[in-house]
Amino acid sequence: MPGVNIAIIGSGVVGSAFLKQLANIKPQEISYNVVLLTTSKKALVSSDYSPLNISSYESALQASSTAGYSVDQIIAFLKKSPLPSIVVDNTSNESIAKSYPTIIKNGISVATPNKKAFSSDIKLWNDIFDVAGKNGNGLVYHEASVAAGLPLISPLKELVATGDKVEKIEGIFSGTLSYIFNEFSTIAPNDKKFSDVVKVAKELGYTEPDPRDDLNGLDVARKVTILARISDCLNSTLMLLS
Ligand SMILES: NC(=O)C1=CN([C@@H]2O[C@H](COP(=O)(O)OP(=O)(O)OC[C@H]3O[C@@H](n4cnc5c(N)ncnc54)[C@H](OP(=O)(O)O)[C@@H]3O)[C@@H](O)[C@H]2O)C=CC1
Ligand SMILES: N[C@@H](CC=O)C(=O)O
Repeated sequence: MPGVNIAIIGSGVVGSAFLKQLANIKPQEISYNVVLLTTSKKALVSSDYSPLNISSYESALQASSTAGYSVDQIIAFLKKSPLPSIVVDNTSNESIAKSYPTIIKNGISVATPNKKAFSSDIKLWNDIFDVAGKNGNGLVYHEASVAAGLPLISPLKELVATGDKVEKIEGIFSGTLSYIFNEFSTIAPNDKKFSDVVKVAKELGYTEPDPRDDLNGLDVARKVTILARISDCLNSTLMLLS
């Protein structure tokens, strides 16, 4: 059966949900084998590229004595993979995002919910999409970088590719801010503490790893920038970043 070897970076809110989905995936034409899982502290690595048992990854990670893998180590490991390989970056780390062009040029695909690579300097966007899918390079997918599990980026890309012109995009762009506003929008006055509401939003998995990115509007600005760039406004630059 054809297969793909996957290296996963991050097992937090999104990473753990992804691992759960992979563990429950129904048998299909392609087998998805997790051969590496790393956090910033620890890693699980299958040195012979046989699939790791991801149903028990939490205890295995805890017991692991292997230190977290850097991007360079991941590339070196996947370059020797007998099967095509993908890095799934479930962090919000900027330096990992900056390494996507290098990962892709090494023939390794990238799939990620990390918004940083697609909403920062337009040069990084160009560096990624100029190389992705060309000359044996890897591919790049970032569907979950806007609207999480909702399919939004692929349909938008298809609309633009087939000649539609995007005039306006409207939406509620922040789960965190929606949650906070709803908590305070009670008919009777309430005396909830703002900090407590934010804490619960984090516990529920709505916030960014650093909730200040939600509260200061940066997360919304990143999502709007990504959609604007896909909508053929390629020069959209996130002014809030400076
Ligand atoms: N939460 C959501 O609903 C959504 C989130 N996203 C995006 O998904 C990404 C992940 O978010 P979330 O899961 O909430 O974040 P979490 O903070 O829950 O998890 C981050 C994970 O990444 C690991 N990590 C961080 N830095 C590194 C590093 N340098 N090397 C290896 N591992 C690292 C952390 O490991 P350790 O603990 O060891 O540092 C942790 O396992 C973000 O980019 C976010 O914007 C996108 C759509 C929806
Ligand atoms: N922090 C985000 C979740 C992912 O994009 C939000 O609050 O909507």
